[in-house]
Amino acid sequence: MTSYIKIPSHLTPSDPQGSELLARERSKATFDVNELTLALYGAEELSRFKRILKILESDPILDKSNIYYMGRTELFKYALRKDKRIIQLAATHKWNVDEFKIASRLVDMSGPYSIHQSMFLPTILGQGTEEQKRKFLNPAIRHEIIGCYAQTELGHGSNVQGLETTSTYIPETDEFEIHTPHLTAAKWWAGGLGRTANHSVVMARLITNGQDKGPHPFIVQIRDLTTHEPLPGITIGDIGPKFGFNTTDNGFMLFDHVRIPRFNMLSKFSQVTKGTGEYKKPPNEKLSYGTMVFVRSVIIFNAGLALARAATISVRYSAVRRQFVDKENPMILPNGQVVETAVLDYTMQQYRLFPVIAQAYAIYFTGEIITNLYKQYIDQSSRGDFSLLADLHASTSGLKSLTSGIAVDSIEDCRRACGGHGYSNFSGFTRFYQDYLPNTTWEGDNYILTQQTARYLFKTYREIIHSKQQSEEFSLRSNESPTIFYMLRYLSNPSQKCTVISPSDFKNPEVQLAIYGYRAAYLIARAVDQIDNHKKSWNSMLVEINRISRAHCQYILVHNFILTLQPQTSDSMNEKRRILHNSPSLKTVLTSVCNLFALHTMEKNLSEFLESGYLSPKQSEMLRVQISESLNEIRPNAVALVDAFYLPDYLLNSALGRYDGKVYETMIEWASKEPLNGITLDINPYSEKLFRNDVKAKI
Ligand SMILES: CCCCC/C=C\C/C=C\C/C=C\CCC(=O)SCCNC(=O)CCNC(=O)[C@H](O)C(C)(C)COP(=O)(O)OP(=O)(O)OC[C@H]1O[C@@H](n2cnc3c(N)ncnc32)[C@H](O)[C@@H]1OP(=O)(O)O
Ligand SMILES: Cc1cc2nc3c(=O)[nH]c(=O)nc-3n(C[C@H](O)[C@H](O)[C@H](O)COP(=O)(O)OP(=O)(O)OC[C@H]3O[C@@H](n4cnc5c(N)ncnc54)[C@H](O)[C@@H]3O)c2cc1C
Repeated sequence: MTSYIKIPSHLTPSDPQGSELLARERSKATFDVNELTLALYGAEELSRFKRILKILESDPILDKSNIYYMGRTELFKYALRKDKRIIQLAATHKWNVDEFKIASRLVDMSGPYSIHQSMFLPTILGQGTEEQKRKFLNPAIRHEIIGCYAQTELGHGSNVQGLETTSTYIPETDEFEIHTPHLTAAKWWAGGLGRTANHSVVMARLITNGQDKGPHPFIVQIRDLTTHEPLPGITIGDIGPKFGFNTTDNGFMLFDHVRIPRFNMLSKFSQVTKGTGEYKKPPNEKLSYGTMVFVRSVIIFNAGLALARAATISVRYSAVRRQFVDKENPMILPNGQVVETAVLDYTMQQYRLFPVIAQAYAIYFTGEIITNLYKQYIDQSSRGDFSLLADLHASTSGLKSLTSGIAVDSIEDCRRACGGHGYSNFSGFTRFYQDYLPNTTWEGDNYILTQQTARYLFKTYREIIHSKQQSEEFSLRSNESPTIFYMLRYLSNPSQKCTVISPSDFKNPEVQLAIYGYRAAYLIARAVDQIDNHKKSWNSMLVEINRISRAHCQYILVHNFILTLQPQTSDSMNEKRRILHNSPSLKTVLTSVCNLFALHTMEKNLSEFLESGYLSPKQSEMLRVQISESLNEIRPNAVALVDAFYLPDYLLNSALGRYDGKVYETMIEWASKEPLNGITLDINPYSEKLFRNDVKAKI
């Protein structure tokens, strides 16, 4: 990478150096960072991660040093080149799907092939018959065909039932005819569609024998495999510049009576019979929405990673950044010199940043649990058992909404906590934040999805209150279902009160769960009463409904964190949990983190805990005292806790969050490479020339 300005090499940052400050922080940790990293990744995944990182870091095509200076077209070309490179490396090194995912995560840039991997392949895998997999999945895995997922339309996204594109069965030729009846039916937003994909999953209304059977997935070839031009009857383009995600070519597409073979309707769950056009219903109406459930589960896990990344940059930088001298507690070097205080030592900074560390851990653990639940569902559904689907859909909907919302807010909080430098691209926040943002919208707008969760909760609550005779059955189910557990507990005494009498009582996990459970059940009971007995409309309840989903999902996050830290029978413990449970120091530090997550989240939503009368104003004061205590507990471990995420500099690409703390050296070095510095302007306002030269002599 070219430098345009020569920076005097004798200058170094004033003492103490960033590396020294981070080393001091690391020496204060009360636990072994490597051990926590192992407990998060597991030995096998960690060694794969390191092996793949080494390959990527040394590959010139995947070098990231230039990307902060690129415009959209240049960035897009870079993204296409790196997508191709990862596929080539995967072939060379024989990476499996998990290794491919690790590489994509580390390279960290959405690209023209991203949706091929994240949605096209999973849709065929989940919805295709064995024959269809042979025809489409195998070549797609080999990248002989590249696909996208075209569901959303110009006029409809959230309302899948409202999609307008039609796929009409033509018995005479045994084909479907895909058609765009109105402008609002134009497919819009599909990633990779704009310039790249030659195939698409198209969600279209299945019409057979004059009957509309609602949206179903079809595989449509959209571009010629030789010329790469759109096929006859299909109009395609890129939708233009976006808020972020500009390294992916999101596209639009119009169909003019395009014919595809009947075979191309993904038919694992529902089918149309040759000739008669008879429709065979799926065993569950919503199985064609399966890809969304899968991607929502991935979004939950990814939210934890995004939070870990934001926390890593801002916590490390806050340990290096120094402002003012805290006169009551000055920072003194070993040589006795008083220096400015690291901003991490200001309690306000701790209150802003440590909860983000806690959110990252909380969501990481729930992400793992949801991933396992999804695997369990896939396993059971392969045997025709879809009983987990409703629960999985409700939890993934609410948790996708809550966790991606937390991540977006916290990335921005972390960016701001880096002061002015947080606004520079060199912070590593700009594209990271912009590209993360659509997680709150895609795969279901976050407000829409909470309705799905609340609906499920209301149903469960109604079942409990209307089936008193079955209370024994529910008691049994409450051992497995935390939702039923908190509802039954509430119903056993709706006017119960919180038992906290001193701040440290808030550290008791039983107390935390009782508080969260009561608040969720209280809100649900009140809403069900409003709807069932006071005939309130669904629309009039939407604000409450959003609150309820959030309350329930916060309960789930706290519950799962506590569960992760509780001793489990050794046979049910996997390797990662075993590491955690065999280390008292890890358990101690993670317990502080868990407490901070539970209590800080409670404080942020305090009005809901108070209005039920379960928590008193006096107790809320104690809560604040305990939060302050938790922040103090975490302070010596703050840097070590983010180090344990093991997010390499290659991924962070941040001058502020570097592992070695060389913030200032990197800022000035990267600034010297700004291409604008290579241009001498012609500033005479009456001259038409803009530059005196194109590029200054390179240094
Ligand atoms: C390999 C690496 C992977 C990496 C992936 C990583 C990150 C992400 C990467 C990529 C993402 C990139 C791009 C994004 C792509 C997209 O955005 S694709 C488009 C996504 N679109 C949506 O998500 C649309 C959102 N809308 C909906 O899902 C539905 O319209 C709705 C809001 C759920 C409402 O549906 P509707 O059919 O009207 O149903 P209704 O509310 O009436 O409910 C009827 C019953 O059906 C149940 N249900 C609804 N959805 C599902 C589902 N998905 N699964 C199971 N069940 C479902 C619902 O609960 C109702 O049940 P009842 O028992 O009747 O109560
Ligand atoms: C970067 C990006 C990539 C994408 N990639 C793809 C892709 O590859 N394939 C694909 O098919 N789609 C893709 N999408 C589309 C995405 O899935 C939709 O934008 C998303 O589902 C939201 O739908 P919408 O745009 O119709 O929003 P709308 O539903 O129009 O939402 C507008 C507003 O109305 C509110 N609202 C709507 N209905 C209700 C209601 N019933 N109750 C209360 N409030 C309501 C919403 O909360 C929101 O605030 C992508 C989107 C983005 C931003």
